[in-house]
Amino acid sequence: VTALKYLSGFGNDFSSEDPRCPNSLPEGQNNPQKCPYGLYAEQLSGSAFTCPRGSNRRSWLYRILPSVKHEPFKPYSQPKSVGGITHAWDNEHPNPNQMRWKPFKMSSEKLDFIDSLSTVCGAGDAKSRNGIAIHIYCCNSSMDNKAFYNSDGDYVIVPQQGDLRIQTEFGLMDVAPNEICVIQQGMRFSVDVSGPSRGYILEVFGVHFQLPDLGPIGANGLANPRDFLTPSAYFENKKEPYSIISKYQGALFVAQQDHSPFDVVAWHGNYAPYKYDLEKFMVINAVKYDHPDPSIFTVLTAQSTRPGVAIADFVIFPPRWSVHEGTFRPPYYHRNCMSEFMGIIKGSYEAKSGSLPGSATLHSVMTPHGPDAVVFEKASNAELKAEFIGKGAQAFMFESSLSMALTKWGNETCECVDGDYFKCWEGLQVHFNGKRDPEAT
Ligand SMILES: O=C(O)Cc1cc(O)ccc1O
Ligand SMILES: [Fe+2]
Repeated sequence: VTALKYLSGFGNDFSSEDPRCPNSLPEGQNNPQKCPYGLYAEQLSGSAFTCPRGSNRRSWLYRILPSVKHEPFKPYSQPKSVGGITHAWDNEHPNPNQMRWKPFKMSSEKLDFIDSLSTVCGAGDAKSRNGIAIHIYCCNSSMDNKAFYNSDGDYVIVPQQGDLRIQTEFGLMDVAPNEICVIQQGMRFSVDVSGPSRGYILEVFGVHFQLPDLGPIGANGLANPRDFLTPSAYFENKKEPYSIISKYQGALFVAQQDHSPFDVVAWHGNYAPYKYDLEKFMVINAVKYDHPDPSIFTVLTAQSTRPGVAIADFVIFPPRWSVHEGTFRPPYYHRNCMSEFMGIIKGSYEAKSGSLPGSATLHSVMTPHGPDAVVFEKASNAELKAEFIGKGAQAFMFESSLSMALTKWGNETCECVDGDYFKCWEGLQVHFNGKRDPEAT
């Protein structure tokens, strides 16, 4: 399999058959007495049966064997050298400081995607289905006969380095840096890499991502629905030992089975993984004056039950023209009732001189942040001509209404914490002299 075929559209009700088995989807019903090709029917529910139509998510999978045929789950341990997946953020003493992590370190040890995952921060609880976690992967080898599924929530995977070939029950997806993918609760997947690979993961418990409303923007813009791509059915009929790893209530478990879980010959439904190329984002911005709030750059949002309040938003800072007049153009100084975790896929971020791909920052609830001293001086005195900013760059933000807390790894043991971060604001000067500057607006 080389050039992959995808189904286009966000949240559609898709139907897909592996072309090797034509007419493998049952006709007109979901559970015939005998399915075509002797397949088993299995429903994967991503929402309560009784959710209103608009938020109801489920797919029907027609597979060689149902997922239930496996040995019992046993605890699974990641290698000792890795921070590891944890929901134990409540064990650490709270830390309100501005945090910056130097680019997360690649390992010289052989690590696959799942073994390499470490949790930086999070909030809430998977058991009560309300919360969020942020993880980092730094891996260099493929998951061989090993599949993973997350019982706790949905993943937005943001590769920063290295192309991923992701095998899922729904088919194959190629995801490169500057693309993202979403793999929802319960979907089995396996990640192949072709070299050192690093990226960020946003996890939400109990809610799925949707496209933000557009309000007065109108019917088009931001991330357009047709640019979201879902894999098409692809099965393997492999009778080999397979490890199925599950993240369940924040802990990892493994169950053995004697066949590949990627045996779905056909499927239909609206609960399926998808990917999106950030390059396709239709950017809206100020064309006259002032710096708008970054919500104009929201790609995906996972909404809480409070109107307009997100459990998590995935926001990007795409390359764009900057044309606004009489304006301090970089991000404004800020204190926010939300938590802001940022990362850099490529290039640097406009508010921080010398920021590096693979690094990250966390500005917690009400913790002050904003442009560093160098950026402030430069932007305050720049000639405001039309300028294309962020060429070849892409930064992003996971913004959450939850007050995130650091894990032990995020707070100290990852060895990437930049203890000097606060110094980037030390050079900010007092410009006040009691007189109104005639040049000021
Ligand atoms: O803190 C940040 O850098 C993110 C951010 C960007 C922006 O353009 C406006 C507000 C904001 O919080
Ligand atoms: Fe901010």
